[in-house]
Amino acid sequence: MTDHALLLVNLGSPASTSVADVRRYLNQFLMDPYVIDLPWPVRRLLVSLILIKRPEQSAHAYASIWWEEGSPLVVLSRRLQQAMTAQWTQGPVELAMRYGEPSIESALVRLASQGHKKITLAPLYPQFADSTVTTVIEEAKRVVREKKLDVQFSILQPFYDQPEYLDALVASAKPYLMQEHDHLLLSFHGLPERHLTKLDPTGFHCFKDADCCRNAPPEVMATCYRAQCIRTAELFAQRMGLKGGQWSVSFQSRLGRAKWIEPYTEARLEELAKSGVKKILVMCPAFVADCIETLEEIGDRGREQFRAAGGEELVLVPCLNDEAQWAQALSTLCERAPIAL
Ligand SMILES: C=CC1=C(C)c2cc3[nH]c(cc4nc(cc5[nH]c(cc1n2)c(C)c5CCC(=O)O)C(CCC(=O)O)=C4C)c(C)c3C=C
Ligand SMILES: [Fe+2]
Ligand SMILES: [Fe+2]
Repeated sequence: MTDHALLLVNLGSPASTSVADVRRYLNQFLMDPYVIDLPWPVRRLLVSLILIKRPEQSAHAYASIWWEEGSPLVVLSRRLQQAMTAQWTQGPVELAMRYGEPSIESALVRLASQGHKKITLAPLYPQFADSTVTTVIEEAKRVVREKKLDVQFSILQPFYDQPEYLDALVASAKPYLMQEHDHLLLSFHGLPERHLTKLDPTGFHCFKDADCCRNAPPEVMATCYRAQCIRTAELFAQRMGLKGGQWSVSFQSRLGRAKWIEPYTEARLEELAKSGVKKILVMCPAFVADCIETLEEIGDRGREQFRAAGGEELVLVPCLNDEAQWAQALSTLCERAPIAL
């Protein structure tokens, strides 16, 4: 297979840490109907309310983790793109962001104008969610339709249970897990519960009991973000030889008043500290690159919460970022990507 381009897509960050740039970014992000899945007028009102205070708070948080070269998420994604060029030999490797720059539109138009007709679209999310994966696919389709591009997509599937991804996760986390510690918390990005229930093909599986995600039939598993996160955690723990009680799962980054999937990371950190855990390791396997959610929410605020509740040390395990084994794994996963209908 030759002349087959690869387009890596991550979430994106504001252009700078200025309040105006953060507001612009949050507006684009939160007005996406796959993120806030409410009718336009309600979404517009809700987002306008969020944009009164949030940009200032988020700008402050971004400033605390920003690097000289820019947003950690974008810089690390660029480094992964570079690492991937050594792995992906069929054609060029491009990088785009769903929100902000570089955009999916500019990357696709450039690839098409260079004559690339076959493109593997790789949303960089191990677990499926409409708010991450579907929105990338729909945006790519929109660009092809509106710009009348002559391209065909293969689409990387969620890889939450794929051995290549899990092995890369184990290899990168192992040095941290070899350190003495009392507990490993696997903290995944959260989602409003509604995002799960609306995709439940049976109409009655989600939240019917506490173990629904551990007993999800394949048709539920295919689109249940929470079930896929739990499966990633279980498979990781199995590979690491961890026993029950040594590790647990939680969900971070709640926004707004709707009920989000539980248990919440904030509550779990407090609970673990109060139960006598002194040294905790936290890893965030929903993110393939470190970002505000890992560096600031866990590495700064989470650490403070844990200490305030009686814990002593929180070690943040870095994401896969641009590690060589991960780049190799991603290339293998992308080679297996099926052609989209
Ligand atoms: C890992 C998968 C992600 C899912 C699922 C997801 C859903 C989701 N996110 C928000 C709201 C926010 N997320 C923010 C940052 C952010 N989110 C992800 C990933 C997922 N989001 C990443 C990688 C990042 C980091 C971006 C960066 O620049 O580093 C933010 C912005 C930060 C802030 O202001 O706190 C918001 C807001 C919703 C509402 C949602 C699902 C409905
Ligand atoms: Fe998010
Ligand atoms: Fe479930």
